Formats: sequence, structure tokens, C-alpha cells
Amino acid sequence: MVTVNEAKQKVIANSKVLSIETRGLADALGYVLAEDVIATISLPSFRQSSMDGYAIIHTDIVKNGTILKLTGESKAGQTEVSEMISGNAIRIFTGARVPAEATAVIMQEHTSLVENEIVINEFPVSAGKNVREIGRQISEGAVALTQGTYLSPGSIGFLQGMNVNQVTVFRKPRIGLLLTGDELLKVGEPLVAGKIYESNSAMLIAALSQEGIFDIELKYADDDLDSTIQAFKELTENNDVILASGGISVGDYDFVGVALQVIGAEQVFYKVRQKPGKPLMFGKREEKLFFALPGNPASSLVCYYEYVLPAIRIMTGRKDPFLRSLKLPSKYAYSFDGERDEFLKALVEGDEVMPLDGQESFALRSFAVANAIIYLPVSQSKVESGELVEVHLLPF
Ligand SMILES: Nc1nc2c(c(=O)[nH]1)N[C@H]1C(S)=C(S)[C@@H](COP(=O)(O)OP(=O)(O)OC[C@H]3O[C@@H](n4cnc5c(N)ncnc54)[C@H](O)[C@@H]3O)O[C@H]1N2
Ligand code: MOO
Repeated sequence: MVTVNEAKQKVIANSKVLSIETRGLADALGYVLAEDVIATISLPSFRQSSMDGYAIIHTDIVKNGTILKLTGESKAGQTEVSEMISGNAIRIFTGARVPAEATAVIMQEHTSLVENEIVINEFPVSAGKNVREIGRQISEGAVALTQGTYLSPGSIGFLQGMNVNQVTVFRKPRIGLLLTGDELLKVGEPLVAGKIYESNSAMLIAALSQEGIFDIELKYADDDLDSTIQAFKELTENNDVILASGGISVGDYDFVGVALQVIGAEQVFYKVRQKPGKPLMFGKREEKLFFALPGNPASSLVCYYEYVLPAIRIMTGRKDPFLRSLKLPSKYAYSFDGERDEFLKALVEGDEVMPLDGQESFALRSFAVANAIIYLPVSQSKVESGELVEVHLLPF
């Protein structure tokens, strides 16, 4: 049996970033850049107005009420703009080219138009006011985004604005998922006493899809050693991470541990001093990772968030593999006996967190409304109301 911290360290130490691939920008959300992206253009690439108003030469404005002659217009998208001389102003709009001679733009709210003349009700006017200079955001040739950047909607927009349509990223793992158990029914099959509707597949597939992972090969095995071995062999062929659900405890029909041994997966740890999820097994074979998740649904999902997700994130190049963690006061007192650290399904509301009713590992009802997990080490087995606890935010 290892501690929670030891288990996490072993998972991290055995998880390696995957190979790189080129992706279209539209399909790159949630991937991590494997190379720096160099700007091939400056942003902005031409001098732009940041306001609707009038382009002027700032030294022309000598007092409040200076009058200038209106001699032209520059609207967004116009590629040629007329020249300007001292004493003139040009009508201009947000995003439009600023004439080369103009040194500032006056907001139209600070002006009044009298026939063909414009009165500037602003003084003094500084050089460059309301003008976005070339390269203000980024200059051509500079590093726009560094290797290791997680591609968010903001990054995708930034890159597209520089005419980037492909990026080099770390690929995401392909997942093999094995559901074991003679008791499992698929949705739609008639319910009979002794059987249950299998829910771990839908739950884990949903959790993986939140991470942008859709390449999942699903298999089912009866509580039988040969079919478990066969299923693992097949899932190991094309996948980077193999997850099994159920069959990892000490019962006579728990064959997952033996099957993993038979297919040559080296056991890194088995059993973690935690509740739920004690019988978690983690193994590897070359670069492939194996997680045998306990069948109890809440145990399975806790183990996914606390161990599988960090491994997957490291494989995809992320530097922040764990769920975001913070300390919040607990709304309620909570205590437990025993020698295992506890992970509690919890709800963060405002600036406090409440442990939910129904913490048993077979019950998903509390997980169904949770947005966080509280982590309580054995050393904090008695929590007072208002006491700070470690909270891991679920990824949504
Ligand atoms: N003598 C002992 N018994 C158990 C121990 C122990 O230390 N000594 N540990 C308990 C703990 S803790 C857990 S957690 C479970 C883990 O058992 P397994 O991983 O072998 O899982 P199963 O026995 O196959 O199933 C457990 C439970 O979960 C249900 N299940 C399984 N698969 C699914 C699925 N895909 N969807 C929904 N529910 C599923 C299954 O029907 C069982 O009720 O072992 C304890 N026993
Ligand atoms: O560890 Mo089990 O997951 O407590 O039921």
C-alpha cells in the first residue's frame, strides 16, 4: 500500500510526453504547442485607428476649439488613404488605416462638425493618441507563443489573427477502456435481479471527452481470466493508456491484476491509502500506462481525476497536470475514522465548500451534483465548520 502522495509521484514519474503532430488550427483547441510559433506578420500590420473620429496632426491642436478642414475619409478595410497636410483632418473609423502623416485620432465625441470644418474640443493632444502602432501587439519575427502553451480559445484567435492555420502540438493519448463484470447490463437491456446497468463506461468516456479525448476503444470482459487477458492484449495494440474498471479487488472473480501480469505490464503500485479507491493498480509496459480502476463508480471517478487525468495531461505536454487546488472553509463539520485519506464529493458555492451527503463508493448521486473533491489526509480527520480544507476543482 502506498500513500496518496507516493502514488501521485509514481504516476507523474512514469508519464512521458507523447510524440508531436501537425494539426489544423480549428482542431487544436486543448492541445499543447510542441514548438514556438514565430510571428510571420506584425500585429497590427498597419497603423490603425482605435476610435471612430478624426485623424489629425497633433501639433495642429494649439488650443481647445482648434478648427481643421475635413478633407477625406478612411474606413475599415480601405487599403488606400488620402494624404494629409497640416491644418486638415480626415474622418476615420475604428480599425481603419491612419494616414501616414497623421499622428493622432480625436474621438468624435470630442469634436463638432460645422459644414466642412471640424472643431476639436480637446487640448492638448498627445502624439499617438488612439493610434495602434505597427507591432504594438507583436512584431514580425518575434516569438508569438512559446512551446508548452496550452491552446485556449484566446490562443486560437491570436494565431488565426496572424494567418496561422496549422500548429505543431503534442498528440493526445489513445485510450483503451475495459469494463469487467458478469453483472453488467447495457442500457436498454431488461433489468433482472443480480445485474446492474453499467455506468462506468459512459462516465469515463464523458470525463475523457472533457479533456478533448475521443479516441477510445471500448471492450467488455466477463469475470474470466482468459477473456480478460485477451481483451487487454487487444487494447494494448493501439492504445497509449489502458483503463480497466472493476475486478481489481481480492475476490475469487477479480482477474484484472493477474491478467495485467500475464500480458507483461509491470506493476508500479497496487493499493493506495485512500477512500474511496483503495484497490487502484498502476502499471506500465514500455511507454504504455495501465490503470486498473476499482469497479465502484465513485472510486473509479475519483481515481480518474486524481491519477489518470494527471498522467494524460503530462502525456499531452501540460505542465499543470493536477486538478486546480485551493483551500476553502468547509461549510459543515466532518469527521472520519480509519487510516485512509479521504476524497469527498463536494460542492463549492461562493467562497466555501460543502461535503455532500452520500460519500459511499457505490453511489454516484453525490458526484452527479458535485463540482469539486475535498481531500482530507488522515491528519485532518476531524474538520470543524469554517476550517480550511484542500479542494480540487472538477474541470468545468
Ligand atoms: N475483502 C475485500 N473486499 C473488498 C475490498 C477489500 O479490501 N477486501 N475492497 C473494497 C473496495 S474498497 C472496493 S473499491 C471494491 C473494488 O472492487 P473491484 O475493483 O474488484 O470491482 P468489482 O468487484 O468488479 O465491482 C465493485 C462494485 O462496482 C460495481 N461495478 C463494477 N463495474 C461497474 C460498472 N462498469 N458500472 C457500474 N458499476 C460497476 C460492481 O457491480 C460492484 O458493486 O472492492 C471492495 N471489496
Ligand atoms: O476504496 Mo473502495 O473504493 O472505498 O469502495
